[in-house]
Amino acid sequence: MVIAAFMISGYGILKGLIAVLVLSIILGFYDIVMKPTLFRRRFSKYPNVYVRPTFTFLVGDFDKAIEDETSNRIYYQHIKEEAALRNKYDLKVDIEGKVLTLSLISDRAMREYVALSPNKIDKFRWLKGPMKIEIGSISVEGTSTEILNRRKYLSSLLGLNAGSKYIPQMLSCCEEYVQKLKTKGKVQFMDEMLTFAFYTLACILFGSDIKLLMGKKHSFKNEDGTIEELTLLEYFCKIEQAFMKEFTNPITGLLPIISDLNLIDPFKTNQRNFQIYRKALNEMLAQSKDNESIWAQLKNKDDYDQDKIRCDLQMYVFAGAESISHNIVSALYFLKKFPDSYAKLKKELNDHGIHKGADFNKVLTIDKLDELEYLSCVVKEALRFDPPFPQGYFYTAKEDITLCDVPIPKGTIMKHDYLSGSFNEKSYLRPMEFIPDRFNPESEFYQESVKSGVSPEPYSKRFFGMGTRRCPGQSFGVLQCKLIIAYLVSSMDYEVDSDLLSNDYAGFGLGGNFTPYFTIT
Ligand code: HEM
Repeated sequence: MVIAAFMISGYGILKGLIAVLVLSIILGFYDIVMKPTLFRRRFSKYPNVYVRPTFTFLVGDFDKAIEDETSNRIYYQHIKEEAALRNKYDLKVDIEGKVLTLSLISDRAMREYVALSPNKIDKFRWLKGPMKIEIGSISVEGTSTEILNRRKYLSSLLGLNAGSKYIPQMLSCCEEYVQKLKTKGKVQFMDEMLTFAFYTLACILFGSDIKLLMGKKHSFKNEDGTIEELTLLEYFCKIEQAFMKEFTNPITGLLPIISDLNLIDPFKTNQRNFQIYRKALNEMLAQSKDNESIWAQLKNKDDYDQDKIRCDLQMYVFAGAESISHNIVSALYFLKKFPDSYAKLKKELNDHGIHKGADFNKVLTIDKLDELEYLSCVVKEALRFDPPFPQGYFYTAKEDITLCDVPIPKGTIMKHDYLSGSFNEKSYLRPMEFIPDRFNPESEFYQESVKSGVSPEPYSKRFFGMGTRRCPGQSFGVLQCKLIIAYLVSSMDYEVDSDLLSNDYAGFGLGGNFTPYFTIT
């Protein structure tokens, strides 16, 4: 009897397993084959939507990025090179793994997006890769009055005027850090700039009196299961890299539920580390007594919940450090690759009394920075040529809409393509060259561009995003980049590894895998 019952129930389980397997195959086939095919077909009928002629299931549009990386080029080199083709279109179908998106390519698409945002197109709340670090903060939430107020506070405290009061503090961090770099000699410059940017921003946002706490050690679990004790600066760098890797982990694109729920490693371990990192930041905030910090100024706002402020500050330090460090590395790299630009910047700095041994608190004030026209052009050209964020956050259509005469159903995921705008030949003369003077209306190159009928339309300058949710840290970010680049170029000498310098396809935007070694003296 028992054996018979067991066999019957065993048979039932087997039948159940077969049914689950068949269902999974059908769903998998629908997800991996049918959905992308239908998505491509839906949009390929519009002449202004670019749909690649060939398509490999699962890999989708990642193939070009993989080709770039395997030939030692930055993964978005193909987008720069395809810009002439892309700019004949307004939108592009982009399929990454199982994720179906429409990229907004043209200036017209960006302009129409701005008009439709945020009522009809808004942020898509998708906690993928580094966005998991931003959980609870404004950057991942849809637009509401509350979110707009939280953005407004940041802009008011770190706008150009309010933010400039932190210049002496930033200079003191620069001084400390450059001394350290000089003793190290050869350094992995991206990691150095990331930790430096984190350090500087954390002092401004959380309070300058928390410097000592940043040296406290916390347990970090590596991918292989080993545990290391790391200072918060080291922790930040590691956690950032781990979450960036999640972004390109095939499971994130193919089985999002596993990565969303952090069911297996590396997602599980990353969450464990993230909780420890978050706790450490909260401890620092609890001990900060600096009344000038952004935390001190925000925590008295009645309409701003303390937990939300903490999440926002943690996100600002992350978003800010990521973006400015990438811009600084790009600028310093391209200055060495194009020695005429380096010489021109050195001369401008020298002419303004900014050189080794100068009293930087006197020569690098906000007014003096404003006079440095060429420095400003270098920052802008580095942002154009090698943007820290080659593409933006994900957005979605909140209802059926029409963009550039193309009907787009509710729920379609969209993203902004910043690179196509930067390499558009109608906006930039000789776009594949690094020419800071293109941003200086008094320069010969600018005049030549105008004579050739080439001038950037506002929507092609999109390195900070566009519309209601554009970057609220833009003025402060630019101020930091200008100040730090001026300080580094004038107070230290550096050489870039020759292999990297001779590579014509290197880049340092987020997600890239170049490791820039610089020798500092
Ligand atoms: C060179 C420096 C920077 C660049 C290139 C940059 C670029 C960007 C871009 C492209 C976006 C996405 C915009 C969109 O979706 O339309 C963004 C969003 C954001 N950035 Fe920046 N950023 C920089 C510096 C900073 C700094 C220093 C901070 C803060 C201290 C900051 C805070 C933010 C925040 C909070 C968002 C999300 C805004 C929202 O969702 O409403 N950024 N940034």
